[in-house]
This record gives sequence, C-alpha cells and structure tokens, in this order.
Amino acid sequence: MKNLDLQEIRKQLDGIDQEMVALFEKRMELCREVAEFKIGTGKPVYDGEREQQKIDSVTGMVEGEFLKQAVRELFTQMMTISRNYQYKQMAENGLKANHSFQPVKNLKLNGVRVVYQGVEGAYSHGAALNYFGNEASLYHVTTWDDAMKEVELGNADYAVLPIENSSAGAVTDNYDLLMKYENYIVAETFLTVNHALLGLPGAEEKDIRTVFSHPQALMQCQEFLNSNRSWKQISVENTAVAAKKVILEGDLSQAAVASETAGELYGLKVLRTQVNTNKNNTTRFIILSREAVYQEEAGKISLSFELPHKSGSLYNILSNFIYNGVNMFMIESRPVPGRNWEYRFFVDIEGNLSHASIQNALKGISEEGRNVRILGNY
Ligand SMILES: C=C(O[C@@H]1C=C(C(=O)O)C=C[C@H]1O)C(=O)O
Repeated sequence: MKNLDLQEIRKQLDGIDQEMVALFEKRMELCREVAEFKIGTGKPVYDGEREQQKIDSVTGMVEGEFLKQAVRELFTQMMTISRNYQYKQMAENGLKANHSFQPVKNLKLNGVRVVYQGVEGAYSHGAALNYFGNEASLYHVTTWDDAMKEVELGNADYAVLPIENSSAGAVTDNYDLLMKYENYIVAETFLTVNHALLGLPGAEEKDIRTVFSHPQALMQCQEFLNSNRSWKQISVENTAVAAKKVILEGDLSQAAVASETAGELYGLKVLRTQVNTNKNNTTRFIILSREAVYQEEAGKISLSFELPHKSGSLYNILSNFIYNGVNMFMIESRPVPGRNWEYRFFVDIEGNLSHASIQNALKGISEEGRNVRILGNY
C-alpha cells in the first residue's frame, strides 16, 4: 500500500519537474535575448541591483524562514547559471575578459639580471640558482619589498620570492607585495628546504642557549626547538643572516637554523641535520617580471579579487569556476587594508589565458568581484 503511495507522489513530482525544466528553458532563452541586448549596448552581464530586487520579490512570495531561504538559494543559483550562459555568449561574440597578457614561446633566460632577498646561501639564492642556473647574473637586496622595487624600476628582469611553504603555509607578506606592485608572476620553482642546526666549530648541542633564524624557519622546526625548552628562539632577517651572526659573534651558546650550504659558506659546524618537522619541507618560489607575458604552455593562473562582507559572496564568485569546469588549486585570504572584515582572495586555478573556459570564468569574476587582478599565468 505504502509503495503505491510513493509511486503516486513521485509521478506528481515528475510532472512538476517536467514543467520546471520547460520553464527553466524558457527563462534561459530570455536570458539569451538579454545577452544579445547587452552585447549590442555594451552593458555588463552582472546587474547586482536587479538581482537583489529579484531575490526580494521571490522571497516575498513564500511564507516562513525555511522556504524564504530555500527560494533565495534557488534563485541565486539560477541567476548565476544565467550569468554564465551570458558570459559564454559574449565570449562567442569575441567579447573576452580584458587582460593585457601576451603569449610567448619561452621566457628570456640568457644574460638576465635576477634579484633575490637575503644574502648568498639563503634559500632564495638556492631557488634563483634552481630556476636560472649560472647563465643569469644574480644579486641580492635586503627586503622582499626591495626585490619587487628592483623589478618595477627595471634594474632586474626578474625577482625570486618565496610564496608558500609546505609546512608553514603562505608567506603572507609577499601576497601583500603582489598587490603593492604591478609585477607579474611568470614562473614558479620548488626548493626542498632542509634546515640544520649550526654552531661554532667548537660548539656542542649541549652548549646552545639561543637559536637565530628567519621566523618561517623557526616555525618549520618547532617540534625540535620546543623540545629544548631552555633555548631562546630569536627571529632575524633570514637564515643566512642568522649563520653570519653566529660566526661573527663567536659565542659558543649561539646557534643558527639554516641550510647546510649556509653553514659551509660561513664556516659553521652542523650540530644536527634536518631539524625541520616535515622532512619533505618544500618552498614554492614565484618568479616575477614587470612584463605581462605568459608561456604558451602555461597551466596555472593566479588571480586576486576583493569581496564584500556578505553571506554567500565567495560561494557565488567561485561558481564562475564551477560552471566553466575550471579546477582550483589554492585559495588564500588577506584582510583588505582599511576595511574591517573585508577580504582579498588569492586564487590559483588550472588553465591558460587562451582557453575559452578560462576567459569565460575571468569575465564573470571581473564583473562580480572588486579590484580583480590577474597576477600571472605560468
Ligand atoms: C538576465 C539578466 O542578467 C543577469 C541575470 C539575472 C537573472 O538571471 O535574472 C539578473 C540580473 C543580471 O545579473 C538581466 O540583466 O536581466
């Protein structure tokens, strides 16, 4: 008996769904006409005011908080799909996302000038050597900000900056620098980072009282360092500066956390190898240029945008990726300076600026987000 009831209800549901699909099709057909109008008049696809009116009107048609919320979600989704349909038509009419990036076969690598932060023997130096080899002329500056400035001024062709570590996470200062300067990410390189505990040639581990290193490196070695409770951990500019400090000050109770290469360079003794917690500790470095170029084979795009402090704003903007079948690798957020509780998002997606699906997604993002910037395709 029950079974029959269920079948009967399902039959009615099927009937309603059929009507809904037919109405949805009609709605989409009208949206196609809206897109034609917009293509003709140069109006943007996204009209936030109209969408808000629509949500207010449809939620007003039902009673009770549960149904109001359900109708809100349903129409938000439908309008997102409708916008994506319109972006697709715009792309087919040659109205692409605006960007000034030029495709190149290969990046210029021979005889270029490359800047990194720190001193010789720092991990950034290793990353620069990793990517550019010995063909380039490498030099260093004191801060990451200076490295970005060198590229902007044209003193360097490229800068090498750490952006993410597999155990300590994002290098947030460098995300902020991506906003401060108009340099573009043109490549990335990965460096396995193994930290050693380095002391004076005459020192033993039991002599150590103070350990110097870069804050990120100290963080990556927390398990080992915290197991020696009496050790004072002191942050300095970078790991190589820490090594230099230990040798210059000549105090047996001082140690540095840095690479073994830095140890050799400054004449320090390895008291313990691999003191990093994660033995696969890897840092991702980005290569920046002032020229907006991308290699034809590039497969990753970094972009940033800001969103208002409003329920669903991130969810809605990310739908531009979902509906275009674009895969997202990473998302990171940073506060927007001067605007409490509003965030700037940094997103890495899979793809190339020449792909139609990417152009579609970027067109949507650039209409719906604030201060949208494509940081690079590499
Ligand atoms: C269809 C339009 O384009 C977009 C989609 C909307 C919708 O699906 O109802 C509403 C506003 C626009 O953001 C329109 O402008 O009317």
